[in-house]
Amino acid sequence: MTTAGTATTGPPTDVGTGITSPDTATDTGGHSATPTDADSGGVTVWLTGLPSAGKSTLARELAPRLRAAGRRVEVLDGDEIREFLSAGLGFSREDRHTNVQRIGFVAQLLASHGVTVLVPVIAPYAESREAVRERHRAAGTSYLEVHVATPVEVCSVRDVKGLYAKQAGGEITGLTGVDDPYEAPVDPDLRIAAHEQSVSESAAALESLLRERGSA
Ligand SMILES: Nc1ncnc2c1ncn2[C@@H]1O[C@H](COP(=O)(O)OS(=O)(=O)O)[C@@H](OP(=O)(O)O)[C@H]1O
Ligand SMILES: Nc1ncnc2c1ncn2[C@@H]1O[C@H](COP(=O)(O)OP(=O)(O)O)[C@@H](O)[C@H]1O
Repeated sequence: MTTAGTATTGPPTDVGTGITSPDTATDTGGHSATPTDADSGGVTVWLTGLPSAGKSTLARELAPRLRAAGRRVEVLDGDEIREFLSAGLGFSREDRHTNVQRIGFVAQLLASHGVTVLVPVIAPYAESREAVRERHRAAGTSYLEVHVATPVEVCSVRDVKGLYAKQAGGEITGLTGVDDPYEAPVDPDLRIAAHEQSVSESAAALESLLRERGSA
């Protein structure tokens, strides 16, 4: 197992599942390096995690770094996708699954043409994420699952969009990680304790994994 980054506190605990993640700020999982789309060099990097975990921030930090290294990069951000490709979908289990499958479809297409596709989307259900991984595997397209593992206690203080406050105030229900499920990845390709290191350190860890897998 490869590790990267720095940890300043003890092991983070994945919210809502009781699963304890490794004791470093970043931890690569046991998935084999299978860049079978080697000709194109494309890859999908799915950044899963709670609202305000830092998924979009990490994608925005990483994208220009990869472009500077000569990669073609697209970011499929959850909010934008929900405005267009997934307009009309809500946050039921079924709608979230549909949303994630649509994004997985587009990501795989782009990655199969050599694009590095960064996907900062919650994707709370393991089954949905597995289906996306399987789509990539079947097509021979590289895929990495990255868990942005900021705990709910930190996310709810950040509360970028005020959703945690709204849930606490009874204005909304079904908020991921609070009163809606978040099934944390058991064996992601990389787990980033984004609350224990800087954005730049998180991006560097991910960039180094991509390089290791031949995708950066
Ligand atoms: N109920 C509820 N639960 C979770 N998230 C909510 C909810 N309502 C709105 N939002 C906001 O929707 C943003 C996009 O969600 P996603 O498409 O990433 O979610 S999902 O994968 O389909 O579950 C997501 O963006 P991020 O905060 O960037 O993760 C949320 O801010
Ligand atoms: N180490 C860190 N990594 C990522 N984001 C951080 C970090 N420290 C603070 N933040 C802040 O946390 C917030 C995360 O928001 P965002 O990236 O939109 O989360 P998400 O896309 O997961 O909902 C941003 O305001 C970001 O500046």
